[in-house]
Amino acid sequence: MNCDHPTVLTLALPTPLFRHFEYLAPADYTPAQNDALIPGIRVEVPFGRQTLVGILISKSHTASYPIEKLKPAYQALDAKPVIHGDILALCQFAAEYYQHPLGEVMMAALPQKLRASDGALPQTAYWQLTTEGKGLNSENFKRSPKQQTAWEVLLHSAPLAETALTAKQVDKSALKQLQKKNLAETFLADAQALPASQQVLNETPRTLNNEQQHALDTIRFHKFGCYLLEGITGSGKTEVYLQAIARVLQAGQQALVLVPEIGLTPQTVARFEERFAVPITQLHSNVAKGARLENWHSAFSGQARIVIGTRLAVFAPLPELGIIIVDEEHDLSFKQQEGLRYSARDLAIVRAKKNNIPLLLGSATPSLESLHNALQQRYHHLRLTQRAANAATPALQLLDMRKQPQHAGIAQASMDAISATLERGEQALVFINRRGFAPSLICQSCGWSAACKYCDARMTLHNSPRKLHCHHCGAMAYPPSQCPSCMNPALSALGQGTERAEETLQAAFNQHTVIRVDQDSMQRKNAMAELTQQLLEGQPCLLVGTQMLAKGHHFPNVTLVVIVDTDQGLLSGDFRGIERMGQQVIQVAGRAGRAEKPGTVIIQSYRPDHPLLTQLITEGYHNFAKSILGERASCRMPPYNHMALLRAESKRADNAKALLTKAAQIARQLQPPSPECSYLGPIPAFMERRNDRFRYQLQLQFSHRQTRTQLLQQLVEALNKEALSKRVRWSIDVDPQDMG
Ligand SMILES: Nc1ncnc2c1ncn2[C@@H]1O[C@H](COP(=O)(O)OP(=O)(O)OP(=O)(O)O)[C@@H](O)[C@H]1O
Ligand SMILES: [Zn+2]
Repeated sequence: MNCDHPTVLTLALPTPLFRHFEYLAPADYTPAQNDALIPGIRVEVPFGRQTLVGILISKSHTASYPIEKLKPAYQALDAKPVIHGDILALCQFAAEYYQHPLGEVMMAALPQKLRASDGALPQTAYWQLTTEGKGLNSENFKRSPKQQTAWEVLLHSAPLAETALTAKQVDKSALKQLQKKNLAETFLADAQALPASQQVLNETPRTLNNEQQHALDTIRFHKFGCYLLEGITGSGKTEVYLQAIARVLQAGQQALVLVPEIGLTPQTVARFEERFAVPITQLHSNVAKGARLENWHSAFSGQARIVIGTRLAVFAPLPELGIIIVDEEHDLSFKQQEGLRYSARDLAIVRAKKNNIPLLLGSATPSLESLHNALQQRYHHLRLTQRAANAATPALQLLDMRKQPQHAGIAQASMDAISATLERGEQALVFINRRGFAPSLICQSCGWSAACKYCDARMTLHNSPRKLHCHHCGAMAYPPSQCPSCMNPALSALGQGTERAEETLQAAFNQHTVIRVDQDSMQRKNAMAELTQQLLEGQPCLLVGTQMLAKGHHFPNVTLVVIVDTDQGLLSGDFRGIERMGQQVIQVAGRAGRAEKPGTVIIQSYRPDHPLLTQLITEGYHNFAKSILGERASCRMPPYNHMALLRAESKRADNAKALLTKAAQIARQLQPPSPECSYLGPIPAFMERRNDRFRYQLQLQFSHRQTRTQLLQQLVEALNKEALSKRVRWSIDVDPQDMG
C-alpha cells in the first residue's frame, strides 16, 4: 500500500444509520488488488463487534474522517460488481425518496444468499454433444423423441446453458440420458449472454384487433415513455404485452414484467412460456432461496431474456433491459407495507426513465394516480374498450338486498341465478371477501362478543378447524361453549365468511361441486394451478372465495359472478376505500363470460342508490374513477397532493403520542404550515390498539414532492436524536396506500 495515498473505500452498510461508512482497503492488498476494487462489489468489514457485508460505493484517496482512525476492510468478496450502475442509482433514489438507509435498500436488492460473506455468484451449467454424440444421426433416436429433440438442439448450437435448453422445450431427463450414454456432456462456466440472433417465438402471435394494434404502434421503443394501457377485463392486454416484448427481444434486449402475485395467476407465466422460445425466469418470494440466487443470476448474466416477478423484481439486474411492464398496476401488492415501504410501480417508472426505455402500466381499473397522470397527458393513454376473442362484456345487475329473502347473506335471486347456471352446465363464482365462518361470535342475551385480547377487533370464527382467530395479530383461542359473561349456552355466529357461504351453498346445491378459494384452503404450493386445471376442464361447479378469485384469471366456463357484499367499501374510513371497492367489483365481475358464452354479474348491496356505486355499474370504471378524482381534487387529497405518514406504536400510548407531538412540533418549525404544506395529528390509527400496541399517526401533506423529501430528511435526522425515538417503534410511509 502506498502510505501517502491510502485507498479509502466508501461503503453502504446494512445498518439503520443514514450515512456511508469509510474504511481503508484491506491491509494486505497489493496496488493491483486495490485497483480491482470497483464500485458495486461486496466488501466484508468489521463493524463494532460484528462483521458486515456492504457494497462499495466509491473509492478515493481522501476521507471525511481522519484517515488514521479508519479501519481496514477485511476483504473484497467479488471480482466484478454485483450491483451495477443503474441498480445503484435506483437504490439511491429509493433510499432518498422513501427515507431508508441506503445499505439496507441495497441489501434488499440482492438475493439473500449474496447478503452473507459466504455467498458468491454461481456458475452456469452448459451442455454440449460429445464427439460420439456429434457422429450420430436422427435414425439413432427413433424410439426416444425427447432425446432426439435434445440432440438436435445441441447439434445445431454452441454449448447451451440449461436455462436456454429448457426454453427450447428440451427435457432435462433426456439430457441426463444422453449424458449417461456418453453422447452429451455438461460443464460449469461463467454465464455468457446469448447471441442476439436467437429465435424469439415458439408460436405464431394472434392477429391484433384495431385497438390492440394501435396500442402497440404507439409505443416508442428505445426511449423513455410511460404508457397507461387501460383495457377492460378480457380485452387482451396480455397480448399487447407479449407483442411489445417480442419486439424488444428481437432487438436483443431483455424484458421485465411485474405482476401482483405469481402463485395466484399460474396462467400468466404459462402464456409467456408458450409464446417465447427464450429463457424466462421468475423472481418472487415463493422461489426457494437457492433457486432465487440462480434465477437472479440468470437475469444478471443476461441469460434470462424475460424476468417475471413480484414487486421485489423491480430491483432485478438486467444488463440489456428494453421494456418494463407492470400488469394490474393498481394492485396493492406493489406497495411494500413494512421496512422499505416502496412502490414497485413507482420505482419501475424511475427505472424506465433512468434506462431510457418504455414502461407499460396495464389495468382494467387503473389507480387514480396513474389515471390522473394519463389524463394530464404525462402518460400516453392507450385504451382497449372491447373484449377480445368475440366475448361480450358481462351484464352488471345491482341487487337491492333490502327486499330480498336470503340464505347466509346470499339473496334468493342470487341463489336462483346460481341454480340456473349450474343447470346449464356452466360455472359460477361467489365472491365474499372475508375468510372464516363468521366475522364475530356474540351472545344475543347480554351483548358479549369474542374480542381479541391484543387488538381493538373482534375475532373471526373458523369452523374447519374450529377456532377463534384474530386476522390482525394472529391470536388464536378456542370458542367458549357458553357466554363467559352471562353463561348463556347459545352463542351466535354473526355475519358471513367464505366457510359459511360454502356450507350454505353446498347444502343448497348438493348435486354439484363447491370449491372454497381462500388463504386457508389454498395453502399448498400448487393449489391454484390445480384449481385452474380443474376449472378449465369445464365441469359445472361453484366457486366461493375471496379476492384471490379476483386476480387476472381466465376461466372460460364461468358465466355468473355474485358479489355478496359491496357495502364495506362504501363505508370504509380510508379515503381510498371507494376506489378499492370499484376496482374489486370490476375485477371480480371481469371473470364472467370471458369466452363465447355471455356473462352475468349480480352485485348485492343494501345501498343500491349510492351515486358512485350506480355510476360504476351504469357507466363503468373510467367515469366512476373520474368522479372520485373530482372529489380528491376538491379536498386536495392524493394524487393532487403528496402525502407521507409518520406512524408510531408503543405499549404505552402516551409514548407514541408524545413522539408524534414532538415530530409535529419539529416539522412546523422546519416548514410552517401553509397551503403548500399541512400536518394533521397525532391521530389514532383506524385500529388504535393492535398486537398489544397503541398506534398513532401524523399525516403530512405537500404540494411538491421536493419539499416533502427535504422536510422528511430533516425530520428523520431530528427524530433520531430524540431519546423517545429509541423506545417507540416508528416509521415513515411515503405515498401510503393503506391508511390503517
Ligand atoms: N387479438 C386477439 N384475437 C383473439 N383472441 C385474443 C386476442 N387478444 C386476446 N385474445 C384472447 O382474449 C382472452 C382475454 O385476453 P387477456 O387475458 O389478455 O385479457 P386481459 O385484458 O389481460 O384481461 P384481464 O384484465 O381480465 O386479466 C384470452 O383468451 C386471449 O387469448
Ligand atoms: Zn388481535
